[in-house]
Amino acid sequence: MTQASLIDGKAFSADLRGRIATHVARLKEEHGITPGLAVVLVGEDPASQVYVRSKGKQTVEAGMASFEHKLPADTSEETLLAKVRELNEDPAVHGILVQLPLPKHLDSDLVINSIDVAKDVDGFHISNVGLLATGQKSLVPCTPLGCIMMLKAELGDLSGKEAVVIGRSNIVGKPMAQLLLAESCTVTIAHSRTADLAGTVRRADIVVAAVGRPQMVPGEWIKPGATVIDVGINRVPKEDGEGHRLVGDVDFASAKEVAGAITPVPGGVGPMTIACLLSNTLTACCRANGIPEPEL
Ligand SMILES: NC(=O)C1=CN([C@@H]2O[C@H](COP(=O)(O)OP(=O)(O)OC[C@H]3O[C@@H](n4cnc5c(N)ncnc54)[C@H](OP(=O)(O)O)[C@@H]3O)[C@@H](O)[C@H]2O)C=CC1
Ligand SMILES: Nc1nc(=O)c2c([nH]1)NC[C@@H]1CN(c3ccc(C(=O)N[C@@H](CCC(=O)O)C(=O)O)cc3)C=[N+]21
Repeated sequence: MTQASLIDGKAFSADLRGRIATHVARLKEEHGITPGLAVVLVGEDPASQVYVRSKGKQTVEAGMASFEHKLPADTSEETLLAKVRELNEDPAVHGILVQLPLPKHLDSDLVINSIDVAKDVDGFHISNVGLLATGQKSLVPCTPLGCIMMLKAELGDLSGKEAVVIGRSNIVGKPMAQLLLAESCTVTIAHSRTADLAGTVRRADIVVAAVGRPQMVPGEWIKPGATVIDVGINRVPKEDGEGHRLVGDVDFASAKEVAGAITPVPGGVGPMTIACLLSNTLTACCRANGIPEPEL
């Protein structure tokens, strides 16, 4: 069996960010507008801090304005909602992202739904969810958007393919399934109550794993030649006991012996997520100013 080809999310995202930067420069030149992204982080989760820093850096590298708002872990719901309201009203801000998960005392549905739909670059607002589900123009969640872009680049037309999404979260699994359905795949959503997960995954031409369980999908579940998209980001202790390393939800070593193509972790879906966040911010900025959206 030949080895799977690697879907290089790092290279793909660098390319996409380059195209975004070109459009951002043109927006500035021709319209005097700079797209702005505001990220709100509540609390001090170290993984979230790393992620927010990397987003801010890439936002600035693309020529956009980055606004970071760090609030203490004990921030009240009222204060957070006031912050979102302030960003909703700020004309320099075209995209707003509230980093999830929020501390337990905060109602994340309430907070997300208080974001201006037109600035909801995560695509998590109920209105954007409904627009996506009904096939109308919306802002599409970044992680699934990045996955679809890589799938189309790898496979071309996705219509008629059997796709299995493992995981049914609002931020990955459900919107992923909607996008695959919109591409005319035959979609199955598996989750923790799925009776025969191995048998379900074995049918799939496209497997998207978004579970949060390190290396839970073994190569023996993969149909030979299938395309495997690994969304999982799991921090596990290194074999030598020193520090941590990142692994996906798929057992990469065995899956790459069977799959046709596979995304690595790190360097797969993660970098594409951030590039799509920048793309959504550019889209939101163009829509806010009545400027045609670029084809990216
Ligand atoms: N690369 C990126 O950009 C991003 C990566 N992630 C990563 O993706 C992974 C998933 O994230 P997220 O969707 O937020 O996670 P959630 O914890 O919200 O959802 C996990 C899903 O997996 C299902 N599940 C759990 N155990 C099993 C099992 N044994 N068999 C089948 N299904 C199972 C759950 O089922 P049930 O509903 O029945 O409980 C649930 O639907 C995580 O590793 C996360 O870090 C997340 C966002 C972005
Ligand atoms: N409102 C909100 N929107 C999100 O999109 C969101 C969120 N909250 N909360 C957390 C998850 C997780 N997520 C990641 C994005 C990029 C990488 C990423 O770039 N990963 C690198 C590695 C980074 C590292 O080394 O730690 C990679 O896979 O190569 C990871 C994880 C977005 N999320």
